[in-house]
Amino acid sequence: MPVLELPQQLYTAAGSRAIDALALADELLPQGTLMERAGASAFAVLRQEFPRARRLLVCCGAGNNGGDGYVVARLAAEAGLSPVLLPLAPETTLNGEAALMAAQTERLPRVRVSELSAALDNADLVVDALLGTGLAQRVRPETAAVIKAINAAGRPVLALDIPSGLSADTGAAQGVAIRADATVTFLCAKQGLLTGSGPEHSGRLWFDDLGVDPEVYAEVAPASWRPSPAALARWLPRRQRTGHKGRYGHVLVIGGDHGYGGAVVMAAQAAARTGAGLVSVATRVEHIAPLLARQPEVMAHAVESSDELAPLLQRATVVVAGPGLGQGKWGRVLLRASLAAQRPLVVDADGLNLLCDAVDYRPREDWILTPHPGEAARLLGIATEAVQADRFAAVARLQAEMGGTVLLKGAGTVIDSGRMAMPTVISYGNPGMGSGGMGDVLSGVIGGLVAQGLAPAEAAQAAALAHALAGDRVAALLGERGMLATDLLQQLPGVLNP
Ligand SMILES: NC(=O)C1=CN([C@@H]2O[C@H](COP(=O)(O)OP(=O)(O)OC[C@H]3O[C@@H](n4cnc5c(N)ncnc54)[C@H](O)[C@@H]3O)[C@@H](O)[C@H]2O)[C@@H](O)CC1
Ligand SMILES: [K+]
Repeated sequence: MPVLELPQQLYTAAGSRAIDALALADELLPQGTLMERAGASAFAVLRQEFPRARRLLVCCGAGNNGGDGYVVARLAAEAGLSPVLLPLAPETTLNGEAALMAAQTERLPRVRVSELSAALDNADLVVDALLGTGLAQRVRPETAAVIKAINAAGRPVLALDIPSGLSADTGAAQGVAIRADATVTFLCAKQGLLTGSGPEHSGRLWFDDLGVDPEVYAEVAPASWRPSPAALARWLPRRQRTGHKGRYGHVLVIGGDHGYGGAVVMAAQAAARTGAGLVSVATRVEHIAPLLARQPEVMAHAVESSDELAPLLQRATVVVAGPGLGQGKWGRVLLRASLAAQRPLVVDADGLNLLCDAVDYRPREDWILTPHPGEAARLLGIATEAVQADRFAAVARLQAEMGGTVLLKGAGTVIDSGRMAMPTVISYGNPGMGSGGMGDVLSGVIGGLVAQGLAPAEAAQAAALAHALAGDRVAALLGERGMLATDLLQQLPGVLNP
């Protein structure tokens, strides 16, 4: 039976092939065994996920992913279900193992692509075995047409290994990709399932290592990793019994130009809820009273000039610049002063926009940049779609050009610094978090963790994970729709005191 928990190590298609090759080099595991196990594992998931499905349309491509599909069809028939096969390629062109698996289904009914629409009407579940990790470049038109028809039919879909058309490397649809309700992935977790469009296309994820020897995995370096909630405990500093507020750092949040008062409130509250010893806000005078009314633990300062900001910077352990900062002169002056202050610096939102053209900077080690895809695109001078087409590449480029730690927001947040062994992907969080203020809370959490002594890269990873887990707690309590950024604040202490 497949194990539910995805491993923390994430691989690309090339890594998956390397694991596959090493497993096959082990004479105890011939290819047919792996394919048989993959099919059996997928069929077990099918029974669990779709217990009432009887009429299956199993769509098989020309490679080994198709081979897995033939196994599922055979097992379904043996179990008394009614599978119908849609072979995309003439079965005479299949290679070794896939051909063998197809031959074992010769008595099962088959339909042609021209009959797809009627076959979809008659199916209560589609098994997607069109393309797996062998997908190269954009999906070719004839396969794309099949994928589009399956997506348009609205039938439940179980994808084998990866939704066909999705890149295992980037999580971007290569032109078009299957939208599955569930995906069972084999041998290793592919990073593309967890970032970019991956979560949208994969549905509920299942994993099976097909019984491959754990030693095989030690020989193939993963491309990235996803921390489990247990990683938080390792990152978070122990709170000393004899500690006092001076020990846990002082976060200074800078922002809140005219009309943007809420962002600094949320960032400051988040820093406080993360366990910072002290939190100060430098903002426009009109935000002071509402801020104090909302969160009296925070110290609020009205600043108009860099001179007024200087003593606050002096006292800060870490600076969060950007929430509601605006892109006017006030924001420019305060951001320049923050850059000059020689303090670890979290730059978010308008802080990042100002770095695009209005404020000069040098690459630095001690900053954490937290762009969403649009802001990353602006910083890189490319289109947002180009960022999303390869989020790992975008983070690597931003990091190379700007230094420090880069955290690219959006489903499957990617984090990298020049010093990490590999990028980190956050595999928690939910679509309810796509609402105003979530980024402000995240920047406050990062600031709060740097204040408590975490190095920038660790703070960014731990904060992104804690933020996502807090969002999942809110979703469990309230549901995703209507979730507010401030709802996360209550959940942060629970997440951060594991
Ligand atoms: N080696 C093995 O025994 C195992 C393989 N496994 C399965 O095998 C898959 C990988 O198999 P393959 O390497 O044969 O590759 P795939 O089956 O993923 O795809 C290869 C086929 O897709 C076609 N193709 C490639 N790019 C295309 C494009 N842009 N548009 C349309 N068609 C395209 C190729 O012509 C080829 O026929 C895995 O995803 C997994 O499902 C699993 O069964 C585990 C064991
Ligand atoms: K597939």
